[in-house]
Amino acid sequence: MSPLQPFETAAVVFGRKIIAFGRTQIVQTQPQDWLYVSEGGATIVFAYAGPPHPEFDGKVLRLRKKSTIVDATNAVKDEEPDDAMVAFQRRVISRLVPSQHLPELEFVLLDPSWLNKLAELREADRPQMRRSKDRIDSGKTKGILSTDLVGREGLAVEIKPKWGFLPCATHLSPPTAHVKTHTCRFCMHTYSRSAEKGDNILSAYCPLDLFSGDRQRILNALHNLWMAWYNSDGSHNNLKLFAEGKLVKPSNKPMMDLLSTSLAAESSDSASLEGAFANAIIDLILESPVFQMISSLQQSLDPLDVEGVAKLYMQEHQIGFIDSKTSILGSDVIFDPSLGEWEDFIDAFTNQFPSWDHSNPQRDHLRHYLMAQLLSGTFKDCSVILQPQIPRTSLDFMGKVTIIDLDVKGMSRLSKWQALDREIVECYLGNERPKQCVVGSLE
Ligand SMILES: O=P(O)(O)O[C@@H]1[C@@H](OP(=O)(O)O)[C@H](OP(=O)(O)O)[C@H](O)[C@H](OP(=O)(O)O)[C@H]1OP(=O)(O)O
Ligand SMILES: Nc1ncnc2c1ncn2[C@@H]1O[C@H](COP(=O)(O)OP(=O)(O)OP(=O)(O)O)[C@@H](O)[C@H]1O
Repeated sequence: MSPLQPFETAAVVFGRKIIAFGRTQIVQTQPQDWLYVSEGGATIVFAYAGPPHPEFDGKVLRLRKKSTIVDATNAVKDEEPDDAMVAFQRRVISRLVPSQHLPELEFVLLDPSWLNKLAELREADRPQMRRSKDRIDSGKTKGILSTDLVGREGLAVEIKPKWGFLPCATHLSPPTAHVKTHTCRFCMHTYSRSAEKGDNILSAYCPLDLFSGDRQRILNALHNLWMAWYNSDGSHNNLKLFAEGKLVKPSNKPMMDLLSTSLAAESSDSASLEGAFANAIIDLILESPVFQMISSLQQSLDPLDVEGVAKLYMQEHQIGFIDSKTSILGSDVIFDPSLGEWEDFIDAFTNQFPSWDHSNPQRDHLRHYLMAQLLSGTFKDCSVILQPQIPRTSLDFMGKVTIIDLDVKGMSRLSKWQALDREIVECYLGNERPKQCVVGSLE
């Protein structure tokens, strides 16, 4: 079942004609008016570049993808009706994140033949790695129109920062407590990916550096993000660079020249570009409240760690011993919250939740702890788009910082996260030279 049910039914289909009762329809534009921007695991994004139009100017279209590989593990990806996603941002996320750091979202009615035409036109612009796995889901009736945050001029930098804190040891099991309180989840995950899947372009990026609030450490994080981006030819998902609205690939010389112009760099060799890149965004990162906001929401919504949440679940359901390979969380019996329940949760989170004794969680608070874990997961997986002002013409305005991909996660994620946590930690315990990740001191 979907985590959120659609709350508005806007379209009635009579044959091929859609009557939309005042709703925006994508067929008001031509598929060729939309240019490929980028994509993630679940969605693909196009920017409007057609004739002036009040509904579409300055907007991107975010569409769901569907897997072309028959694989049951993909089922969790196809879970949210898009109008409900818009409502989730308006009614839940916006109570935690100020609107100046969120894109505007609204839904748009789609059309299958229009989507197939767009897919055909833009397929060649997609990375081969993504093309082999999925395509635009032309069966969807709604997509999302959102503020275009990469635009068609200048530079935009997208960072997917991931987990910005170390868990507290209280609810961790003895074998995991030491490692999880010393090495951050991202660094352990990087290690386990490399050990298990042979990912040979290791990233030295540590989110705790980026979130530290310390100039030198942030510069170090930017250096490591840049190196992973450069060495993987832009395929690592923690950093994306857009020059004049186009995604830059390090191996593409004309694009690197464009990047050099957008950065006002001295030349387009890698060292000059890296220096100009760090220079362009370091003050914006330091001055903006966004990174601090993300890490503190991630942490305050996850006071028990997935291990503590699982223990509480077992107590509440009077489950005794289970073997270490079984994921107790996220079974089908945990139903997904409705939008109303999410709103009630935010009331509780902003009022009582901080004063609960998280070292002795109460069983009747289980549902709130499960929801908090989900919402923390949203902030652990979001991305940030920075649009620095280059050259800096105003002393008051350094640029814009916006958080994207704040999608709701469903309860079925919990078992995935519990299993992944165990897998990552077990693998990391085999590392003879474990890293010591250091939490910053912004607070
Ligand atoms: O579990 P993680 O930490 O690997 O995060 C997944 C991301 O992998 P990453 O580690 O960033 O490469 C993953 O990113 P990619 O698709 O690999 O770019 C997704 O963001 C996934 O969320 P969803 O299934 O699209 O809702 C993310 O899954 P959730 O953790 O949100 O379930
Ligand atoms: N408002 C926007 N303006 C410009 N580009 C955007 C916007 N929203 C998303 N994008 C681009 O589209 C990409 C995919 O969007 P998004 O991260 O929301 O997808 P996703 O499939 O949920 O990703 P993930 O797999 O990381 O969860 C982003 O990484 C970004 O490059």
